[in-house]
Amino acid sequence: MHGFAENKREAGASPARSRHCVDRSSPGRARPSQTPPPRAPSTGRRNPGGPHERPLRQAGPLITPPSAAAYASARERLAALAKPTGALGHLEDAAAWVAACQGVSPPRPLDRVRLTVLAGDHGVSHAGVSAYPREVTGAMVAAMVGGGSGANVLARQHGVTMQVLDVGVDADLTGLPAEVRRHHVRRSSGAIDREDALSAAEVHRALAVGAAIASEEVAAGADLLVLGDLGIGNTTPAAALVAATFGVGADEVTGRGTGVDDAALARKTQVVAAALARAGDRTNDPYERLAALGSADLAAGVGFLLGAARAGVPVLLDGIVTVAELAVAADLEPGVVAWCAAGHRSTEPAQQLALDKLGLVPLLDVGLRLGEGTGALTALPVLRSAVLLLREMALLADLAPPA
Ligand SMILES: O=C(O)c1ccc[n+]([C@@H]2O[C@H](COP(=O)([O-])O)[C@@H](O)[C@H]2O)c1
Ligand SMILES: Cc1cc2nc[nH]c2cc1C
Repeated sequence: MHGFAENKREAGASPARSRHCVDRSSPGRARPSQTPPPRAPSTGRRNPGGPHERPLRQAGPLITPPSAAAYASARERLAALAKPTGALGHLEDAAAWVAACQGVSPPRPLDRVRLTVLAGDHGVSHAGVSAYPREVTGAMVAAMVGGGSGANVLARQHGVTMQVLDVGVDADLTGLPAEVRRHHVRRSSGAIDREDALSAAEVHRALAVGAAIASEEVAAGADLLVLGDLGIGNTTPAAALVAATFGVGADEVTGRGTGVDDAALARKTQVVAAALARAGDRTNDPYERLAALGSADLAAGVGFLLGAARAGVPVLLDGIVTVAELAVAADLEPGVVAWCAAGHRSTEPAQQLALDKLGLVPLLDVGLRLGEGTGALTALPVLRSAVLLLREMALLADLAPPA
């Protein structure tokens, strides 16, 4: 049931008359049920533990899987709709995923959708790894507050409530509304090829900040959360985190980000390789991985995903940064993956690799590489359509013969 990858499950299912299913094992929330839910994918990492306090992991698994009963009921209804078996393709997987997350089939429409963009700067942006200067990050935060970013346009179009938060921006943003800065952790993060991105305490603070943001979003009322990112240089730590999580080399994960030329791509690959070499075996531990290779905004993204999954609210992912965050979150709590779906396939190789490893199939592949949540928002109408089709299509068995 992770993402939309589970469409093979229905092969050969008979188009039986579909029933309405509400999984009542917990009011309003998905719970485990008689059908064992599919196992969350393994990232193949060890979690050896370490010296730090581990508030987000110590209590054991806190994430309840989406409802297997609602999932099975949605699959049964999809098979019974007035269409050839499987004719809705990945929309069937998407609709069944939403049903499982809501614990009800057919699921409610995705009316209340909220986007959070986590912004931060990165020490490596001084190393020539981006096509744009660091100053763009703060300027784009201001543009988002003013409503002029790509994400603002799509959020308005699709009726999505949106916020941008400065988690680690290296700019004076005191001219912006205080709420934008209320979750600030630090100004920029360390240059990962030469130093740690974060201290151990900052990792835990950023994880807690992300979880608190998710709690706020859930409390505001959300059928679906969308996570986005903003920050010059952030594709470098994201690539490093993916490489360290899945044990692959810098050349397999490093991409052109904002559009760097061949020389900068070679430099960026070297930066990722140097960061991985510097961090060494420490990266076996996800907390140490975030400290060595991450950033305040990326760690907050990890905390956000864990917080949403613990609250039983599904998340639509965006590009390389949010998928890298999920890769690390899955090492902390594997059950988080089942609450996430991939909005689109980014041009970044690290995102594609991580999606494959996590077993997620993106809804769209349209060459987007903007971040900000724009890939997820572009995919949102497709996800909403999937839900409406499951809710409103007639059943094959109910079709009346022509008069
Ligand atoms: O979402 C993606 O997959 C994506 C791919 C390339 C670039 N970006 C955005 O571009 C910025 C990072 O690119 P770079 O080259 O500065 O590392 C950051 O603001 C991201 O949101 C985003
Ligand atoms: C202008 C600009 C806008 C962005 N939005 C997200 N990443 C970005 C990077 C740049 C350079």
